Amino acid sequence: MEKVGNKSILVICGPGNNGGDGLVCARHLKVLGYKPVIYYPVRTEKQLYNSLTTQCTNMAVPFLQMLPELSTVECTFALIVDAVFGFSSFKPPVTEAFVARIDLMKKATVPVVSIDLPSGWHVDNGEPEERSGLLPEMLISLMCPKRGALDFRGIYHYLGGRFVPAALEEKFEMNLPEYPGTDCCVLISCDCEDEEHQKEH
Ligand SMILES: NC(=O)C1=CN([C@@H]2O[C@H](COP(=O)(O)OP(=O)(O)OC[C@H]3O[C@@H](n4cnc5c(N)ncnc54)[C@H](O)[C@@H]3O)[C@@H](O)[C@H]2O)[C@@H](O)CC1
Repeated sequence: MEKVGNKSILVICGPGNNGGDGLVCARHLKVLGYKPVIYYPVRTEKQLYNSLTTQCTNMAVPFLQMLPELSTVECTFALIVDAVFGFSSFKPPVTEAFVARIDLMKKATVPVVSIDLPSGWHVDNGEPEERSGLLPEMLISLMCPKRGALDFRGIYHYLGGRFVPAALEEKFEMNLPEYPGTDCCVLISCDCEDEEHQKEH
C-alpha cells in the first residue's frame, strides 16, 4: 500500500454481495487515509446497499457515473479493487453488460486486488477455460479460500475473516491457518522476493 502514494484507488462494484464488500472496502480505505473512488452503476433497492452507499457518500467518497477510459485509469489510479463478482449467485460466463469492466481490469497495468474470487471465475473450476480471465496481483479470500482460487497466479493471497466459529471449521474440515496476533487477515501465499514482506507476515 505504500506504493499508492497520493493517487486514488478505483473500487469497481458489482450488483450483488461482492459489490457490497467493495463498498465496505472503500469506506475502510477512506478511514485509513486513502482516496477511494467508486464505480457502482447497477444498484439494488435493498436497504443494506442503500445504507452502504449513503455511508460512502457521507464520507465524501466520490461515485463515478461512467467507467473511466483505460488511459485515465493508468494515470489517475494506483490500484483497482475488483468487487464485481465473487461466487454464490454469480454464474459464469459474465454477461455482455459487465464485459467492459472486466476487460478494463484485464488491460490495466495498475495492480488489481480481487475480493473473494477474481471476477468471472467459477467458484470450483477457477479461471475460465480459455485462460483469458482476470489475473489479479492480489486475492483476498473471505472466510475460506474457494477451490477455484487454486488457479490464482498473482503475488499475494490473503485470507480475511477471523470470524468462523471453531465448530463450523471442524465440521467442514476447513483447516484454516492461524491468524497472527490480533490480525483479522493472514497472508497464505506470497510469490514475491520481498523477504521483509514475508517476514512481517
Ligand atoms: N455468502 C456469504 O455468506 C457472504 C458473502 N460475501 C460476499 O458475497 C459474495 C457473493 O455474493 P452474491 O451471492 O450476491 O454473488 P455476486 O456478488 O458474486 O454476484 C451476484 C450478482 O451477479 C449477477 N450475476 C450472476 N451471474 C451473472 C453473470 N453471468 N453475468 C452477469 N451478472 C451475473 C446476479 O444477478 C447478482 O446480481 C462473495 O463472493 C463475497 O464477496 C461476504 O460479504 C461474506 C459473507
